[in-house]
Amino acid sequence: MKLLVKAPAKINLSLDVLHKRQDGYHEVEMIMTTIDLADRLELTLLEQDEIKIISHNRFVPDDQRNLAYQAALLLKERFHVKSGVEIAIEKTIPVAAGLAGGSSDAAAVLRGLNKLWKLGLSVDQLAEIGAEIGSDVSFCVYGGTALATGRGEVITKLPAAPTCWVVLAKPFIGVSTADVYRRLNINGIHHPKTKEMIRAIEQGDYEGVCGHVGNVLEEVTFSLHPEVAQIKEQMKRFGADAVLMSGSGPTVFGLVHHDSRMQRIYNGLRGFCDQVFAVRMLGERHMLD
Ligand SMILES: C[C@@](CO)(OP(=O)(O)O)[C@H](O)COP(=O)(O)OP(=O)(O)OC[C@H]1O[C@@H](n2ccc(N)nc2=O)[C@H](O)[C@@H]1O
Ligand SMILES: Nc1ncnc2c1ncn2[C@@H]1O[C@H](COP(=O)(O)OP(=O)(O)O)[C@@H](O)[C@H]1O
Repeated sequence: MKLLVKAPAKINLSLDVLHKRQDGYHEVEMIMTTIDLADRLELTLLEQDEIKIISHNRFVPDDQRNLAYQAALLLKERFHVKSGVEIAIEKTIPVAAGLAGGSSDAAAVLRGLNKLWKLGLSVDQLAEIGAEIGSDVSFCVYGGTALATGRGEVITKLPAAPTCWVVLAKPFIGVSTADVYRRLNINGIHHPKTKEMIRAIEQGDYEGVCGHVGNVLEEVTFSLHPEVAQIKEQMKRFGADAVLMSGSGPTVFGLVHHDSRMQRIYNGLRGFCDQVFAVRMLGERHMLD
């Protein structure tokens, strides 16, 4: 039996760090939303007791380091599943980009195997299991628009963010999330106004959302890779309504309302960046399955 599952990328409309915790993680407040840029996974049940990853992307591991593999293993061990699964990943989301591609693949495997293996788990249970794989996996299980707190795994649903174009530009560099958090100077943070961002989303106020984007990890990644800050400046100059780095980077996204301006920004950046996309904001949870 086979099942096709979609794994959409996320962007952080805002990302704040409150403090460093005893366990080494950082306490965060993030507003996250899914976008229409997705990996596709084909899950095929195997009689033999094996988890097999097929990926043709050279940056994606095809063994136990793959987050999709870890998701399958976790469910298999916890629920004593004796058969196996082949997971073929068609990668579209850039890797190590701040877009949670690996986390979303893991979440898609949790959702898909819950069906194929008839485990009967609720979405909340899948999100809880997802948190054992990585901080972003719980959000990816739900999708939509949400406030993520704790180390990112405590999810509070929000209404869909006002829809618009999202232009994404990723330079040809990879960023280590752990390294970016480690280098953050907690005392020098200029905190984004998370509450006002939530209010803007609740009121469907596009200008309000644009006015309150903020990411405290930007300055760390900008200092390591000044070209990321340059991309942000270029996107502003081309006329995006709001521009921000997503997660720990290096992807920079611009929010744009008008089709013609989206096209101008997209064309303008294609010459400078490794990967450029123009996609819609999804925002709603029900888009996932
Ligand atoms: C920065 C964010 C924003 O959405 O995303 P990405 O840039 O990775 O997409 C997330 O917080 C990343 O989530 P994720 O990539 O799942 O992180 P994890 O695998 O759990 O952790 C990787 C490492 O980042 C650090 N880490 C992560 C989350 C957190 N709240 N505090 C931390 O200090 C820890 O050093 C940890 O070992
Ligand atoms: N299914 C997967 N897709 C992409 N990367 C993966 C996957 N599984 C594990 N990884 C590893 O996780 C790292 C972070 O990848 P990714 O989730 O794309 O980035 P980010 O956390 O910045 O959003 C990569 O360096 C890659 O080696």
